[in-house]
Amino acid sequence: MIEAQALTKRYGEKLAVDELTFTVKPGVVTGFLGPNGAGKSTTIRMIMGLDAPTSGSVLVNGRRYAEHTAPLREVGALLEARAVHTGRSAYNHLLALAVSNGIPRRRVDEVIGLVGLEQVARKRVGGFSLGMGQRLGIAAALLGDPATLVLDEPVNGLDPQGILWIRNLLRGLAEEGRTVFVSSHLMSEMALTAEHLIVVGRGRLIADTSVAEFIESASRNTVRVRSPQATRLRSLLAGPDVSITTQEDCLLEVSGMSATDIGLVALREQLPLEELTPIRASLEEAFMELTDDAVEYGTERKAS
Ligand SMILES: Nc1ncnc2c1ncn2[C@@H]1O[C@H](COP(=O)(O)OP(=O)(O)OP(=O)(O)O)[C@@H](O)[C@H]1O
Repeated sequence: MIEAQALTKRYGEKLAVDELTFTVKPGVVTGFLGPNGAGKSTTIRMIMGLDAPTSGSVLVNGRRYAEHTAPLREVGALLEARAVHTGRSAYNHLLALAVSNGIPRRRVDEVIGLVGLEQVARKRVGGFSLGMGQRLGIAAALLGDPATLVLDEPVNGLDPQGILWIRNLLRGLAEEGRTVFVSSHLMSEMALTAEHLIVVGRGRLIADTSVAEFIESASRNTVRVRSPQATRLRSLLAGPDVSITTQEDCLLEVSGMSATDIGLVALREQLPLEELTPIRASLEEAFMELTDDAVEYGTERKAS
């Protein structure tokens, strides 16, 4: 469980995280979503005790990170991917981590198996691909068998196979009853991976909702109807909660009525239909709309 309470981080003039209050519960994958610069990495660093809040607090499994006597056994993290340049093998890298944290040696073999690195465990980490590096990072996060996992943009730069692997792994870890908190700036990715969403923009909380609710609110509930008898159909569909616009002679856009109900009216009146299409805003569109005012217009934007 992760509990943030009015969590705030200021860097000089810059308010990177602004009074964030949320709870990440065990048993489901929770997506931490927001445009670039929204404050996700800063929040994650504070969860992991790598940065101190300016005010407010964040607890992992009931305590601040620094208050845990064996933090690796409480919370495992995969922080933003960075190049690993090391002459050590994956096995030795994990073994060193295990030994310095009082974790038994056999756990190293277990996590290597869990992430599927058996074939390359004795090879130098310096020669690993990005995907292998991510697997190693996840193995390190799992080393202490923690109840809580925090992953910062774990699918960045991965191929579709690697993305699918991480997605299934995270779901499996949540099903075991762990708290899984995973950041991304891609709504489409989170819709496939997470069950719950915490959305931030400019350091502030924008939404704390289930993915299902988000998708529901994202759909515009408009239906495109094409019929050679559009005018007659229009008069039959008209009602207090229904709004209809005529796009072309034979084409209507109907809001406030389902495609099924429109189809039934047409059937009853024996009106031919050439098209009956529910139109949904894409998740990415809905996410952009939600965070529109919250996108950080940094130097890159100004330059373009
Ligand atoms: N050490 C720092 N000093 C000054 N400003 C910082 C520092 N770290 C982050 N910031 C600023 O705080 C804001 C939030 O950054 P953060 O990296 O947490 O966002 P993010 O949501 O993780 O974005 P991204 O997806 O780009 O990593 C940004 O404006 C960033 O420039």
